[in-house]
Amino acid sequence: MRYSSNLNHLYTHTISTYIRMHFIEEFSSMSLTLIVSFVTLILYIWLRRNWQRFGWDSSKPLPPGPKKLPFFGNSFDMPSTHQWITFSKWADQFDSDILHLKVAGGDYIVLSSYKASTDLLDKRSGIYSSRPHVTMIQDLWDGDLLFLPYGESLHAHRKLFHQEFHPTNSSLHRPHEKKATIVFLNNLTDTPEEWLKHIEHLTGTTILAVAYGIHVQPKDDPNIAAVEKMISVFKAAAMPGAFLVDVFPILKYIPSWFPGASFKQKAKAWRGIFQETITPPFMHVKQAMASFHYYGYLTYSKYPRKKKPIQQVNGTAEDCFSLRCLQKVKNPDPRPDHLSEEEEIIKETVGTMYEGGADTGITALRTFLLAMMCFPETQQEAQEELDCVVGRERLPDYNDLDESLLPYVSAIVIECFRWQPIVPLAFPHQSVAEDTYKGYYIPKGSIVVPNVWRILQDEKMYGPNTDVFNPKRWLLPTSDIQQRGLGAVSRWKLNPDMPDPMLVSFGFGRRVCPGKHMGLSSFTMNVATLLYSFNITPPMGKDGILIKPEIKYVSVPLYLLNAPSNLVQKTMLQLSDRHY
Ligand code: HEM
Repeated sequence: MRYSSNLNHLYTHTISTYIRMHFIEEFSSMSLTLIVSFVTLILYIWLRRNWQRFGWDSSKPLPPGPKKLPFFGNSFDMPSTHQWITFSKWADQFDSDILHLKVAGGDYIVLSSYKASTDLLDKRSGIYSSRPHVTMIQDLWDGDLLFLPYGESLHAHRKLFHQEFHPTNSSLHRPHEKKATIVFLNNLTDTPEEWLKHIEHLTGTTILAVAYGIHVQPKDDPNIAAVEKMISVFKAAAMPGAFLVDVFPILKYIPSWFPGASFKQKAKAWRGIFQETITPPFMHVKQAMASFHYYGYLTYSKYPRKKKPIQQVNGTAEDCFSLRCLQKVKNPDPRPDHLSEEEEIIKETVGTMYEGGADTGITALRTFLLAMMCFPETQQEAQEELDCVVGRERLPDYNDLDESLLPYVSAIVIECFRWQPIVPLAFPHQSVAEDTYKGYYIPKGSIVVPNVWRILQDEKMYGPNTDVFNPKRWLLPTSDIQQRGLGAVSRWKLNPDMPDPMLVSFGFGRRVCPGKHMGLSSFTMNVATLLYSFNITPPMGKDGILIKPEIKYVSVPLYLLNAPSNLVQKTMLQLSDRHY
Protein backbone atom coordinates (compact mmCIF):
# COMPACT_ATOMS: atom_id res chain seq x y z
CA MET A 1 0.00 0.00 0.00
CA ARG A 2 2.84 2.25 1.01
CA TYR A 3 4.66 1.03 -2.06
CA SER A 4 1.69 1.65 -4.25
CA SER A 5 1.20 5.04 -2.70
CA ASN A 6 4.88 5.80 -3.38
CA LEU A 7 4.47 4.48 -6.85
CA ASN A 8 1.39 6.49 -7.16
CA HIS A 9 3.27 9.48 -6.01
CA LEU A 10 6.10 8.74 -8.41
CA TYR A 11 3.62 8.18 -11.15
CA THR A 12 1.79 11.39 -10.38
CA HIS A 13 5.09 13.25 -10.12
CA THR A 14 6.30 11.82 -13.43
CA ILE A 15 3.08 12.77 -15.13
CA SER A 16 3.09 16.28 -13.71
CA THR A 17 6.76 16.68 -14.65
CA TYR A 18 5.97 15.42 -18.14
CA ILE A 19 3.02 17.77 -18.44
CA ARG A 20 5.05 20.69 -17.10
CA MET A 21 8.00 19.97 -19.38
CA HIS A 22 5.76 19.37 -22.31
CA PHE A 23 3.87 22.53 -21.52
CA ILE A 24 7.11 24.49 -21.18
CA GLU A 25 8.39 23.06 -24.43
CA GLU A 26 5.07 23.76 -26.11
CA PHE A 27 4.97 27.16 -24.59
CA SER A 28 8.54 28.03 -25.55
CA SER A 29 8.06 26.90 -29.13
CA MET A 30 4.71 28.70 -29.18
CA SER A 31 6.14 31.87 -27.67
CA LEU A 32 9.14 31.71 -29.97
CA THR A 33 6.77 31.49 -32.93
CA LEU A 34 4.77 34.36 -31.49
CA ILE A 35 7.83 36.53 -30.91
CA VAL A 36 9.20 35.82 -34.38
CA SER A 37 5.80 36.60 -35.95
CA PHE A 38 5.48 39.77 -33.91
CA VAL A 39 8.98 40.98 -34.82
CA THR A 40 8.35 40.11 -38.48
CA LEU A 41 5.11 42.07 -38.40
CA ILE A 42 6.78 45.12 -36.83
CA LEU A 43 9.64 44.87 -39.33
CA TYR A 44 7.15 44.58 -42.18
CA ILE A 45 5.18 47.65 -41.01
CA TRP A 46 8.40 49.61 -40.46
CA LEU A 47 9.77 48.62 -43.87
CA ARG A 48 6.50 49.52 -45.59
CA ARG A 49 6.55 52.90 -43.90
CA ASN A 50 10.22 53.50 -44.66
CA TRP A 51 10.43 51.84 -48.06
CA GLN A 52 10.57 55.16 -49.85
CA ARG A 53 12.67 56.76 -47.14
CA PHE A 54 15.55 54.41 -47.93
CA GLY A 55 15.09 54.84 -51.65
CA TRP A 56 14.01 51.22 -52.20
CA ASP A 57 10.88 52.19 -54.10
CA SER A 58 12.23 52.22 -57.63
CA SER A 59 9.23 54.23 -58.88
CA LYS A 60 10.19 57.14 -56.57
CA PRO A 61 13.91 56.99 -55.84
CA LEU A 62 15.75 59.37 -53.56
CA PRO A 63 17.76 62.07 -55.34
CA PRO A 64 21.28 60.97 -56.35
CA GLY A 65 24.26 61.48 -54.08
CA PRO A 66 27.51 59.94 -52.89
CA LYS A 67 27.38 56.25 -51.96
CA LYS A 68 26.13 55.66 -48.43
CA LEU A 69 27.76 53.34 -45.88
CA PRO A 70 25.48 51.07 -43.85
CA PHE A 71 24.46 52.84 -40.61
CA PHE A 72 26.84 55.80 -41.11
CA GLY A 73 25.38 56.95 -44.45
CA ASN A 74 27.43 59.91 -45.71
CA SER A 75 28.57 61.08 -42.29
CA PHE A 76 32.24 60.56 -43.26
CA ASP A 77 31.80 62.30 -46.63
CA MET A 78 30.59 65.56 -45.10
CA PRO A 79 33.29 68.23 -45.28
CA SER A 80 33.89 70.20 -42.10
CA THR A 81 34.48 73.49 -43.97
CA HIS A 82 33.50 75.07 -47.30
CA GLN A 83 30.63 72.61 -47.72
CA TRP A 84 29.31 74.61 -50.67
CA ILE A 85 32.38 73.75 -52.76
CA THR A 86 32.10 70.01 -52.08
CA PHE A 87 28.33 70.13 -52.72
CA SER A 88 29.06 71.87 -55.99
CA LYS A 89 31.50 69.14 -57.07
CA TRP A 90 28.91 66.49 -56.22
CA ALA A 91 26.28 68.37 -58.27
CA ASP A 92 28.65 68.13 -61.27
CA GLN A 93 29.59 64.52 -60.56
CA PHE A 94 25.95 63.36 -60.37
CA ASP A 95 24.79 65.88 -62.96
CA SER A 96 21.88 66.84 -60.73
CA ASP A 97 20.65 70.05 -59.11
CA ILE A 98 19.12 68.02 -56.30
CA LEU A 99 21.26 65.73 -54.12
CA HIS A 100 20.48 63.44 -51.21
CA LEU A 101 22.82 62.72 -48.29
CA LYS A 102 22.29 60.68 -45.17
CA VAL A 103 24.00 62.33 -42.22
CA ALA A 104 23.68 61.20 -38.58
CA GLY A 105 20.55 59.27 -39.54
CA GLY A 106 18.85 62.35 -41.04
CA ASP A 107 18.05 63.16 -44.67
CA TYR A 108 19.90 66.07 -46.21
CA ILE A 109 18.77 67.61 -49.51
CA VAL A 110 21.10 70.00 -51.35
CA LEU A 111 19.63 72.24 -54.07
CA SER A 112 22.18 73.49 -56.58
CA SER A 113 20.21 75.63 -59.03
CA TYR A 114 18.08 78.75 -58.81
CA LYS A 115 15.14 76.83 -60.29
CA ALA A 116 15.25 73.91 -57.84
CA SER A 117 15.70 76.30 -54.87
CA THR A 118 12.78 78.56 -55.80
CA ASP A 119 10.58 75.62 -56.94
CA LEU A 120 10.84 74.06 -53.49
CA LEU A 121 11.62 76.82 -50.98
CA ASP A 122 9.53 79.61 -52.53
CA LYS A 123 6.73 77.89 -54.44
CA ARG A 124 6.22 75.06 -51.92
CA SER A 125 7.02 77.16 -48.88
CA GLY A 126 4.12 75.53 -46.99
CA ILE A 127 6.30 72.40 -46.78
CA TYR A 128 9.82 73.82 -46.59
CA SER A 129 9.72 76.65 -44.03
CA SER A 130 10.65 74.94 -40.79
CA ARG A 131 14.10 74.70 -39.22
CA PRO A 132 16.09 71.67 -38.08
CA HIS A 133 16.09 71.19 -34.33
CA VAL A 134 19.29 72.32 -32.62
CA THR A 135 18.82 71.00 -29.09
CA MET A 136 21.58 73.10 -27.55
CA ILE A 137 19.77 76.24 -28.68
CA GLN A 138 16.10 75.38 -28.77
CA ASP A 139 15.73 73.26 -25.64
CA LEU A 140 18.55 74.32 -23.41
CA TRP A 141 18.90 77.93 -24.37
CA ASP A 142 15.39 79.34 -24.94
CA GLY A 143 13.74 79.83 -28.29
CA ASP A 144 15.24 82.00 -30.97
CA LEU A 145 13.59 83.37 -34.13
CA LEU A 146 16.38 82.09 -36.36
CA PHE A 147 15.84 78.53 -35.11
CA LEU A 148 12.10 78.56 -34.46
CA PRO A 149 10.18 75.79 -36.21
CA TYR A 150 7.40 76.85 -38.54
CA GLY A 151 4.29 77.72 -36.53
CA GLU A 152 2.45 80.36 -34.58
CA SER A 153 5.40 81.53 -32.52
CA LEU A 154 7.50 82.09 -35.65
CA HIS A 155 4.59 83.93 -37.23
CA ALA A 156 4.30 86.27 -34.22
CA HIS A 157 8.06 87.00 -34.23
CA ARG A 158 8.29 87.55 -37.98
CA LYS A 159 5.22 89.81 -38.00
CA LEU A 160 7.01 92.23 -35.67
CA PHE A 161 10.10 92.16 -37.86
CA HIS A 162 8.10 92.72 -41.05
CA GLN A 163 6.24 95.69 -39.64
CA GLU A 164 9.48 97.30 -38.52
CA PHE A 165 11.73 96.55 -41.50
CA HIS A 166 9.30 97.08 -44.32
CA PRO A 167 10.99 99.29 -46.97
CA THR A 168 8.46 102.06 -46.31
CA ASN A 169 9.88 102.31 -42.78
CA SER A 170 13.48 102.78 -43.91
CA SER A 171 13.33 106.52 -43.12
CA LEU A 172 13.05 105.54 -39.44
CA HIS A 173 16.41 103.77 -39.48
CA ARG A 174 18.42 105.93 -41.84
CA PRO A 175 19.28 108.70 -39.37
CA HIS A 176 20.78 106.04 -37.07
CA GLU A 177 22.67 104.41 -39.95
CA LYS A 178 24.00 107.77 -41.05
CA LYS A 179 25.11 108.77 -37.57
CA ALA A 180 26.89 105.42 -37.12
CA THR A 181 28.61 105.90 -40.49
CA ILE A 182 29.99 109.29 -39.46
CA VAL A 183 31.41 107.82 -36.23
CA PHE A 184 32.87 104.98 -38.33
CA LEU A 185 34.60 107.42 -40.69
CA ASN A 186 36.02 109.40 -37.75
CA ASN A 187 37.32 106.21 -36.15
CA LEU A 188 38.88 105.10 -39.45
CA THR A 189 40.59 108.45 -39.87
CA ASP A 190 42.05 108.28 -36.34
CA THR A 191 43.22 104.66 -36.39
CA PRO A 192 42.89 103.17 -39.88
CA GLU A 193 44.88 100.08 -38.85
CA GLU A 194 41.99 99.13 -36.50
CA TRP A 195 39.56 99.00 -39.40
CA LEU A 196 38.07 95.64 -38.41
CA LYS A 197 37.30 96.84 -34.88
CA HIS A 198 35.65 99.92 -36.38
CA ILE A 199 33.49 97.80 -38.69
CA GLU A 200 32.32 95.75 -35.72
CA HIS A 201 31.59 98.97 -33.84
CA LEU A 202 29.66 100.31 -36.84
CA THR A 203 27.27 97.37 -37.11
CA GLY A 204 26.81 97.18 -33.31
CA THR A 205 26.12 100.93 -33.12
CA THR A 206 23.47 100.78 -35.83
CA ILE A 207 21.71 97.79 -34.31
CA LEU A 208 21.66 99.24 -30.77
CA ALA A 209 20.28 102.55 -32.01
CA VAL A 210 17.58 100.98 -34.20
CA ALA A 211 16.65 98.33 -31.62
CA TYR A 212 16.70 100.33 -28.38
CA GLY A 213 17.49 103.95 -29.23
CA ILE A 214 20.85 103.51 -27.45
CA HIS A 215 23.55 105.93 -28.59
CA VAL A 216 26.90 104.34 -27.88
CA GLN A 217 30.22 106.04 -27.23
CA PRO A 218 32.50 106.32 -30.28
CA LYS A 219 34.98 103.92 -28.67
CA ASP A 220 35.05 101.15 -26.06
CA ASP A 221 31.34 101.24 -25.31
CA PRO A 222 30.19 98.57 -22.80
CA ASN A 223 26.99 97.93 -24.79
CA ILE A 224 29.05 97.03 -27.84
CA ALA A 225 31.28 94.77 -25.72
CA ALA A 226 28.15 92.99 -24.40
CA VAL A 227 26.83 92.48 -27.93
CA GLU A 228 30.15 91.07 -29.11
CA LYS A 229 30.23 88.65 -26.18
CA MET A 230 26.72 87.48 -26.92
CA ILE A 231 27.47 86.94 -30.60
CA SER A 232 30.56 84.86 -29.82
CA VAL A 233 28.52 82.74 -27.42
CA PHE A 234 25.80 82.29 -30.00
CA LYS A 235 28.32 81.21 -32.62
CA ALA A 236 29.73 78.60 -30.26
CA ALA A 237 26.25 77.28 -29.40
CA ALA A 238 25.14 77.04 -33.01
CA MET A 239 28.28 75.38 -34.31
CA PRO A 240 27.04 72.28 -36.15
CA GLY A 241 27.98 69.06 -34.36
CA ALA A 242 29.91 70.78 -31.55
CA PHE A 243 27.67 69.20 -28.91
CA LEU A 244 26.76 65.54 -28.66
CA VAL A 245 23.34 66.57 -27.37
CA ASP A 246 22.54 67.94 -30.84
CA VAL A 247 23.15 64.48 -32.31
CA PHE A 248 21.50 62.57 -29.41
CA PRO A 249 18.83 64.96 -28.02
CA ILE A 250 17.94 62.44 -25.28
CA LEU A 251 21.14 63.54 -23.49
CA LYS A 252 19.36 66.73 -22.48
CA TYR A 253 17.62 64.74 -19.72
CA ILE A 254 20.82 63.80 -17.89
CA PRO A 255 21.39 65.86 -14.74
CA SER A 256 23.95 68.66 -14.93
CA TRP A 257 26.18 67.06 -12.24
CA PHE A 258 26.56 63.89 -14.34
CA PRO A 259 30.06 63.38 -15.79
CA GLY A 260 30.14 64.70 -19.37
CA ALA A 261 27.10 66.96 -18.85
CA SER A 262 29.14 70.16 -18.86
CA PHE A 263 27.13 71.24 -21.91
CA LYS A 264 24.20 71.85 -19.54
CA GLN A 265 26.21 74.24 -17.39
CA LYS A 266 27.43 75.92 -20.56
CA ALA A 267 23.88 76.31 -21.83
CA LYS A 268 22.86 77.80 -18.49
CA ALA A 269 25.76 80.26 -18.47
CA TRP A 270 25.07 81.22 -22.09
CA ARG A 271 21.39 81.69 -21.42
CA GLY A 272 22.49 84.09 -18.68
CA ILE A 273 24.73 86.05 -21.07
CA PHE A 274 21.96 86.19 -23.68
CA GLN A 275 19.42 87.49 -21.17
CA GLU A 276 21.90 89.96 -19.65
CA THR A 277 22.45 91.41 -23.13
CA ILE A 278 18.89 91.66 -24.36
CA THR A 279 16.91 92.28 -21.13
CA PRO A 280 18.35 95.51 -19.62
CA PRO A 281 18.09 97.67 -22.76
CA PHE A 282 14.57 96.41 -23.40
CA MET A 283 13.45 97.02 -19.81
CA HIS A 284 14.96 100.46 -20.06
CA VAL A 285 12.74 101.25 -23.07
CA LYS A 286 9.69 99.89 -21.27
CA GLN A 287 10.40 101.95 -18.18
CA ALA A 288 11.20 105.07 -20.17
CA MET A 289 7.93 104.62 -22.04
CA ALA A 290 6.17 105.83 -18.92
CA SER A 291 3.18 107.25 -20.79
CA PHE A 292 2.14 103.65 -21.37
CA HIS A 293 3.02 102.57 -17.90
CA TYR A 294 1.72 103.32 -14.52
CA TYR A 295 3.66 105.33 -12.08
CA GLY A 296 2.12 104.05 -8.85
CA TYR A 297 -0.55 101.81 -7.43
CA LEU A 298 -3.69 102.18 -5.32
CA THR A 299 -4.91 99.29 -3.25
CA TYR A 300 -8.64 98.71 -3.18
CA SER A 301 -9.85 98.17 0.33
CA LYS A 302 -12.35 95.53 -0.80
CA TYR A 303 -9.84 93.63 -2.91
CA PRO A 304 -6.58 94.37 -1.15
CA ARG A 305 -4.50 92.38 -3.61
CA LYS A 306 -5.84 94.19 -6.66
CA LYS A 307 -4.01 97.29 -7.71
CA LYS A 308 -5.10 100.21 -9.77
CA PRO A 309 -2.92 102.69 -11.58
CA ILE A 310 -3.08 106.16 -10.17
CA GLN A 311 -0.89 108.20 -12.44
CA GLN A 312 0.42 108.23 -15.98
CA VAL A 313 3.41 110.34 -16.90
CA ASN A 314 4.81 111.30 -20.25
CA GLY A 315 7.42 108.94 -21.65
CA THR A 316 11.03 109.73 -22.37
CA ALA A 317 11.80 106.64 -24.45
CA GLU A 318 13.50 107.36 -27.72
CA ASP A 319 11.79 106.24 -30.91
CA CYS A 320 13.08 102.75 -31.72
CA PHE A 321 12.02 99.22 -32.76
CA SER A 322 11.30 98.18 -29.15
CA LEU A 323 9.22 101.27 -28.44
CA ARG A 324 7.17 101.00 -31.63
CA CYS A 325 6.31 97.37 -30.78
CA LEU A 326 5.59 98.12 -27.11
CA GLN A 327 3.20 100.88 -28.09
CA LYS A 328 1.04 98.31 -29.92
CA VAL A 329 0.91 95.76 -27.08
CA LYS A 330 -2.65 94.85 -26.13
CA ASN A 331 -1.86 93.21 -22.79
CA PRO A 332 1.14 94.87 -21.15
CA ASP A 333 2.24 93.90 -17.68
CA PRO A 334 1.54 97.08 -15.68
CA ARG A 335 4.62 96.55 -13.50
CA PRO A 336 7.56 98.42 -15.01
CA ASP A 337 10.02 95.65 -14.21
CA HIS A 338 7.91 92.75 -15.47
CA LEU A 339 6.96 91.62 -18.95
CA SER A 340 3.74 90.06 -20.19
CA GLU A 341 3.92 87.16 -22.66
CA GLU A 342 3.39 89.60 -25.54
CA GLU A 343 6.19 91.82 -24.29
CA GLU A 344 8.51 88.81 -23.90
CA ILE A 345 8.00 87.99 -27.59
CA ILE A 346 8.96 91.54 -28.49
CA LYS A 347 12.08 91.37 -26.33
CA GLU A 348 13.22 88.13 -28.02
CA THR A 349 12.42 89.40 -31.51
CA VAL A 350 14.34 92.64 -31.04
CA GLY A 351 17.23 90.60 -29.59
CA THR A 352 17.43 88.56 -32.80
CA MET A 353 18.62 91.68 -34.62
CA TYR A 354 22.11 91.03 -33.25
CA GLU A 355 22.26 87.50 -34.60
CA GLY A 356 20.75 88.37 -37.98
CA GLY A 357 22.38 91.72 -38.63
CA ALA A 358 25.78 91.89 -36.94
CA ASP A 359 28.03 89.25 -38.50
CA THR A 360 26.37 89.45 -41.91
CA GLY A 361 27.01 93.22 -42.10
CA ILE A 362 30.62 92.81 -40.94
CA THR A 363 31.32 90.04 -43.46
CA ALA A 364 29.78 92.04 -46.31
CA LEU A 365 32.06 95.02 -45.61
CA ARG A 366 35.15 92.81 -45.32
CA THR A 367 34.39 91.30 -48.72
CA PHE A 368 33.93 94.76 -50.18
CA LEU A 369 37.34 95.91 -48.86
CA LEU A 370 39.04 92.79 -50.19
CA ALA A 371 37.47 93.31 -53.62
CA MET A 372 38.62 96.94 -53.71
CA MET A 373 42.21 95.91 -52.99
CA CYS A 374 42.28 93.06 -55.45
CA PHE A 375 40.46 94.87 -58.28
CA PRO A 376 41.65 98.50 -57.95
CA GLU A 377 40.33 99.54 -61.37
CA THR A 378 36.75 99.06 -60.12
CA GLN A 379 37.44 101.35 -57.16
CA GLN A 380 38.71 104.10 -59.41
CA GLU A 381 35.71 103.93 -61.73
CA ALA A 382 33.28 104.11 -58.77
CA GLN A 383 35.15 107.07 -57.27
CA GLU A 384 34.92 108.97 -60.57
CA GLU A 385 31.17 108.35 -60.62
CA LEU A 386 30.82 109.52 -57.00
CA ASP A 387 32.86 112.66 -57.66
CA CYS A 388 30.57 113.50 -60.59
CA VAL A 389 27.31 112.87 -58.79
CA VAL A 390 28.08 113.98 -55.24
CA GLY A 391 30.82 116.56 -55.80
CA ARG A 392 33.48 117.25 -53.19
CA GLU A 393 31.61 119.32 -50.64
CA ARG A 394 29.48 116.73 -48.85
CA LEU A 395 29.22 113.04 -48.09
CA PRO A 396 26.92 110.84 -50.19
CA ASP A 397 23.33 110.87 -48.99
CA TYR A 398 20.52 108.34 -49.29
CA ASN A 399 19.02 110.44 -52.12
CA ASP A 400 22.19 109.78 -54.13
CA LEU A 401 22.01 106.03 -53.70
CA ASP A 402 19.60 105.55 -56.56
CA GLU A 403 20.82 103.03 -59.08
CA SER A 404 20.00 105.42 -61.92
CA LEU A 405 22.30 108.05 -60.36
CA LEU A 406 25.10 105.79 -59.16
CA PRO A 407 24.82 102.70 -61.37
CA TYR A 408 28.48 101.75 -61.03
CA VAL A 409 28.40 101.93 -57.22
CA SER A 410 25.16 99.91 -57.28
CA ALA A 411 26.88 97.33 -59.50
CA ILE A 412 29.74 97.06 -56.97
CA VAL A 413 27.21 96.38 -54.22
CA ILE A 414 25.45 93.69 -56.29
CA GLU A 415 28.76 92.11 -57.31
CA CYS A 416 29.89 91.90 -53.66
CA PHE A 417 26.83 89.79 -52.87
CA ARG A 418 27.40 87.60 -55.94
CA TRP A 419 31.18 87.20 -55.92
CA GLN A 420 31.47 85.92 -52.34
CA PRO A 421 27.96 85.29 -50.98
CA ILE A 422 27.87 86.06 -47.28
CA VAL A 423 25.65 83.11 -46.36
CA PRO A 424 26.62 80.59 -49.07
CA LEU A 425 24.15 77.89 -47.98
CA ALA A 426 21.45 80.31 -46.77
CA PHE A 427 20.26 78.86 -43.49
CA PRO A 428 18.97 75.26 -43.40
CA HIS A 429 15.24 74.77 -43.90
CA GLN A 430 13.37 71.62 -42.86
CA SER A 431 10.46 69.95 -44.62
CA VAL A 432 7.33 69.18 -42.61
CA ALA A 433 5.81 66.70 -45.08
CA GLU A 434 7.07 64.21 -47.65
CA ASP A 435 7.26 65.48 -51.19
CA THR A 436 8.25 64.53 -54.73
CA TYR A 437 10.35 66.69 -57.05
CA LYS A 438 11.51 65.77 -60.55
CA GLY A 439 10.39 62.22 -59.78
CA TYR A 440 12.59 62.04 -56.66
CA TYR A 441 11.21 61.31 -53.23
CA ILE A 442 11.97 63.87 -50.48
CA PRO A 443 11.32 62.40 -47.02
CA LYS A 444 9.45 64.37 -44.36
CA GLY A 445 11.88 66.04 -41.93
CA SER A 446 14.64 66.46 -44.54
CA ILE A 447 17.10 69.27 -43.94
CA VAL A 448 17.04 71.31 -47.15
CA VAL A 449 19.97 73.50 -48.10
CA PRO A 450 20.16 75.77 -51.15
CA ASN A 451 23.73 76.06 -52.46
CA VAL A 452 23.60 79.84 -52.96
CA TRP A 453 27.33 79.95 -53.70
CA ARG A 454 26.95 77.60 -56.68
CA ILE A 455 23.86 79.40 -57.96
CA LEU A 456 25.75 82.72 -57.97
CA GLN A 457 28.73 81.16 -59.77
CA ASP A 458 26.56 79.97 -62.65
CA GLU A 459 28.14 81.38 -65.83
CA LYS A 460 24.96 80.79 -67.81
CA MET A 461 23.19 83.26 -65.54
CA TYR A 462 25.88 85.78 -64.65
CA GLY A 463 28.28 85.69 -67.60
CA PRO A 464 31.85 84.41 -67.96
CA ASN A 465 34.57 84.24 -65.28
CA THR A 466 32.26 84.32 -62.30
CA ASP A 467 35.26 83.89 -59.98
CA VAL A 468 36.37 87.41 -60.96
CA PHE A 469 34.92 90.51 -59.26
CA ASN A 470 33.51 92.40 -62.22
CA PRO A 471 30.78 95.04 -61.61
CA LYS A 472 30.47 95.53 -65.37
CA ARG A 473 28.60 92.24 -65.72
CA TRP A 474 25.58 94.17 -64.36
CA LEU A 475 26.01 97.24 -66.56
CA LEU A 476 25.34 98.47 -70.05
CA PRO A 477 27.27 101.44 -71.48
CA THR A 478 24.84 104.23 -72.20
CA SER A 479 24.85 107.43 -74.15
CA ASP A 480 21.83 108.72 -72.20
CA ILE A 481 22.99 111.56 -70.07
CA GLN A 482 21.53 111.45 -66.62
CA GLN A 483 21.99 114.78 -65.01
CA ARG A 484 21.59 115.71 -61.43
CA GLY A 485 22.76 118.52 -59.18
CA LEU A 486 26.27 119.27 -60.26
CA GLY A 487 25.60 118.07 -63.78
CA ALA A 488 26.55 114.52 -63.04
CA VAL A 489 26.97 112.15 -65.92
CA SER A 490 26.95 108.39 -65.67
CA ARG A 491 28.47 106.32 -68.43
CA TRP A 492 26.50 103.29 -67.34
CA LYS A 493 23.08 101.96 -66.57
CA LEU A 494 22.13 98.74 -64.84
CA ASN A 495 21.24 95.96 -67.29
CA PRO A 496 17.55 95.18 -66.59
CA ASP A 497 17.90 91.72 -68.14
CA MET A 498 20.34 90.41 -65.55
CA PRO A 499 18.88 88.11 -62.86
CA ASP A 500 18.81 89.74 -59.44
CA PRO A 501 21.23 87.97 -57.03
CA MET A 502 19.38 89.50 -54.06
CA LEU A 503 16.64 86.96 -54.77
CA VAL A 504 18.98 84.28 -53.44
CA SER A 505 21.48 86.14 -51.22
CA PHE A 506 18.92 86.75 -48.48
CA GLY A 507 17.34 83.30 -48.43
CA PHE A 508 14.02 81.92 -49.56
CA GLY A 509 10.29 81.56 -49.04
CA ARG A 510 8.74 82.25 -45.67
CA ARG A 511 12.16 82.32 -43.99
CA VAL A 512 13.63 85.00 -46.27
CA CYS A 513 15.74 87.49 -44.29
CA PRO A 514 13.36 90.02 -42.69
CA GLY A 515 16.23 92.53 -42.35
CA LYS A 516 17.00 92.41 -46.08
CA HIS A 517 16.09 96.02 -46.88
CA MET A 518 17.91 97.45 -43.92
CA GLY A 519 20.97 95.22 -44.51
CA LEU A 520 21.13 96.23 -48.16
CA SER A 521 20.52 99.92 -47.64
CA SER A 522 23.09 100.32 -44.85
CA PHE A 523 25.66 98.27 -46.79
CA THR A 524 25.14 100.47 -49.88
CA MET A 525 25.54 103.61 -47.79
CA ASN A 526 28.75 102.29 -46.22
CA VAL A 527 30.20 101.28 -49.59
CA ALA A 528 29.41 104.68 -51.15
CA THR A 529 30.79 106.59 -48.16
CA LEU A 530 33.98 104.53 -47.95
CA LEU A 531 34.65 104.87 -51.68
CA TYR A 532 33.95 108.58 -51.51
CA SER A 533 36.13 109.22 -48.47
CA PHE A 534 39.12 106.90 -48.76
CA ASN A 535 41.46 105.14 -51.12
CA ILE A 536 41.51 101.50 -50.19
CA THR A 537 44.80 99.79 -50.97
CA PRO A 538 46.70 96.74 -49.75
CA PRO A 539 49.60 97.38 -47.38
CA MET A 540 52.97 98.23 -48.86
CA GLY A 541 55.92 95.85 -48.52
CA LYS A 542 59.41 96.96 -47.43
CA ASP A 543 60.39 97.20 -51.10
CA GLY A 544 57.62 99.78 -51.63
CA ILE A 545 55.50 97.38 -53.65
CA LEU A 546 51.86 96.79 -52.68
CA ILE A 547 51.24 93.31 -51.29
CA LYS A 548 48.19 92.02 -53.10
CA PRO A 549 46.17 89.96 -50.60
CA GLU A 550 45.30 86.38 -51.34
CA ILE A 551 41.59 85.83 -51.99
CA LYS A 552 41.09 83.27 -49.27
CA TYR A 553 37.84 82.59 -47.46
CA VAL A 554 37.06 80.64 -44.32
CA SER A 555 33.71 79.28 -43.21
CA VAL A 556 32.57 80.88 -39.98
CA PRO A 557 30.48 78.29 -38.12
CA LEU A 558 27.22 79.95 -37.09
CA TYR A 559 25.40 80.38 -40.36
CA LEU A 560 28.42 78.98 -42.17
CA LEU A 561 29.23 82.49 -43.23
CA ASN A 562 31.82 82.91 -45.95
CA ALA A 563 34.33 85.41 -44.58
CA PRO A 564 37.75 86.61 -45.80
CA SER A 565 40.40 84.60 -43.97
CA ASN A 566 42.14 85.79 -40.82
CA LEU A 567 45.31 86.26 -42.83
CA VAL A 568 43.52 88.82 -44.95
CA GLN A 569 42.07 90.35 -41.81
CA LYS A 570 45.49 91.05 -40.32
CA THR A 571 47.37 92.27 -43.35
CA MET A 572 44.76 93.63 -45.59
CA LEU A 573 44.17 97.32 -45.53
CA GLN A 574 45.66 100.72 -45.99
CA LEU A 575 43.40 103.74 -46.08
CA SER A 576 44.26 107.20 -47.28
CA ASP A 577 41.87 110.16 -47.09
CA ARG A 578 40.23 111.38 -50.26
CA HIS A 579 37.50 113.85 -49.38
CA TYR A 580 36.95 113.17 -45.72
C1 HEM B 1 24.00 91.95 -45.59
C2 HEM B 1 23.21 91.64 -44.66
C3 HEM B 1 22.40 90.38 -44.50
C4 HEM B 1 22.42 89.17 -45.17
C5 HEM B 1 23.29 88.77 -46.34
C6 HEM B 1 21.42 88.32 -44.55
C7 HEM B 1 21.13 87.04 -44.97
C8 HEM B 1 20.21 86.22 -44.35
C9 HEM B 1 19.91 84.86 -44.76
C10 HEM B 1 20.53 84.15 -45.94
C11 HEM B 1 18.99 84.37 -43.91
C12 HEM B 1 18.38 82.97 -43.92
C13 HEM B 1 17.16 82.96 -44.84
C14 HEM B 1 16.61 81.56 -45.05
O1 HEM B 1 16.59 80.78 -44.12
O2 HEM B 1 16.19 81.24 -46.18
C15 HEM B 1 18.69 85.41 -42.94
C16 HEM B 1 17.79 85.27 -41.90
C17 HEM B 1 17.54 86.27 -40.99
N1 HEM B 1 18.04 87.55 -40.99
FE1 HEM B 1 19.33 88.32 -42.32
N2 HEM B 1 20.82 89.01 -43.54
C18 HEM B 1 21.38 90.27 -43.47
C19 HEM B 1 21.04 91.28 -42.60
C20 HEM B 1 20.10 91.21 -41.62
C21 HEM B 1 19.72 92.30 -40.75
C22 HEM B 1 20.28 93.72 -40.81
C23 HEM B 1 18.79 91.81 -39.89
C24 HEM B 1 18.06 92.52 -38.79
C25 HEM B 1 17.57 93.70 -38.91
C26 HEM B 1 18.58 90.40 -40.22
C27 HEM B 1 17.72 89.54 -39.57
C28 HEM B 1 17.51 88.23 -39.92
C29 HEM B 1 16.64 87.34 -39.17
C30 HEM B 1 15.86 87.69 -37.90
C31 HEM B 1 16.66 86.11 -39.85
C32 HEM B 1 15.91 84.83 -39.45
C33 HEM B 1 14.61 84.72 -40.21
C34 HEM B 1 13.88 83.41 -39.96
O3 HEM B 1 14.48 82.44 -39.54
O4 HEM B 1 12.66 83.36 -40.19
N3 HEM B 1 19.39 90.09 -41.29
N4 HEM B 1 19.43 86.52 -43.24
